[in-house]
Amino acid sequence: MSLLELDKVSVAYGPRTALDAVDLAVAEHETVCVLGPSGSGKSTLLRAVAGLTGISTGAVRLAGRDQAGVPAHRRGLGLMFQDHQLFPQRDVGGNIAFGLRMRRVPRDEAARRVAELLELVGLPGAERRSVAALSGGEQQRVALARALAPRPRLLMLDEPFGQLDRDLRERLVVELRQLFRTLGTTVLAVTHDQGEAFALADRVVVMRAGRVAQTGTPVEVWRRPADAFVARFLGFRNLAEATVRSGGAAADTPWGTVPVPEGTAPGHCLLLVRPSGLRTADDGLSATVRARTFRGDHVLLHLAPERGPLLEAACPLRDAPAEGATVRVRFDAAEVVALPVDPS
Ligand SMILES: Nc1ncnc2c1ncn2[C@@H]1O[C@H](COP(=O)(O)OP(=O)(O)OP(=O)(O)O)[C@@H](O)[C@H]1O
Repeated sequence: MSLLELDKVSVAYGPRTALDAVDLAVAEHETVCVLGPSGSGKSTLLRAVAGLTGISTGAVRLAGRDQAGVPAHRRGLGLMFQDHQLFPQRDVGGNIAFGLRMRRVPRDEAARRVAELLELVGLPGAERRSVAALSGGEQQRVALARALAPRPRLLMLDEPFGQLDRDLRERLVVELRQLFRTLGTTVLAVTHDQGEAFALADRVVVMRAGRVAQTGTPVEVWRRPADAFVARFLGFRNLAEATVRSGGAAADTPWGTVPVPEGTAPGHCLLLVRPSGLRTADDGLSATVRARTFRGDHVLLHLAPERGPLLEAACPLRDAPAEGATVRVRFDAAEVVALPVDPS
């Protein structure tokens, strides 16, 4: 059974609909990340689940129980929100024990739990340290320990790594994923960073203007974005309207004929070509290298083709042509996806 269920939940701020009939289910022990651009309703969704924002229609159920009328502090949730900063006047231990004290957990039991959590989040023995003297990453760990302390049935994270630099973020995401697996924690997290969501989540939910645009495992969403919006949000730029020929092995596109995977449904579509689906070759579409972006193990080429919109191509570092060079590129059908044409 799902631990959390949202059934056609809508939230309006005056005339503005921030959530529009959202359905969502989170299974026990599952980590779900809600992704989406700014203003798409991610935080509103978390706040509605937490009981911090009233819902206009629909139902939020936790373990099958409708939460209508249940105040936030009785929902059994752990919250790690951007606006829930640590208490600067309390030390690390005092911050983590806060929720336990509210629940009248005996002092020695609370101390044991604090020590155990500090161990878990990689800050053993930090009880007496002042939170003001901690680095950003350490503060984030303390905030996480504080949210986990009362053993919430659902942990909710809002932009958990917002202020941290990329390197630290990447490390924390890996650690958290392991931690949640070990503890069997059920997690609903919100982020606008797709890399973070894909690394942390069992399932991602992409939001667009208060609605769910797509739900799936990171691999499913990455391999097959539901539409142009999701594709663009994931950073794909090689998109063009096209017509898949009957027989389904090639499409007519502004770039010319492009091979598509066998069995692609014929007809009008939006064609997505992943950057890895373009190879420099001896023949094929002619294009000028406008710019090159260094991506560590490869170079992203920004190409102006002889016809059709600009293209991005991933190219191994050692083979990368120079800026201004004219190259020829071929398309790899395995990296081409036909998406439905966006009605908007
Ligand atoms: N308290 C509020 N009063 C009025 N409108 C609000 C309020 N909070 C959010 N909104 C509006 O509701 C919509 C959804 O906002 P929300 O904060 O949920 O988006 P978000 O996806 O979390 O954005 P961000 O990534 O910028 O935090 C936005 O249009 C926002 O302007």
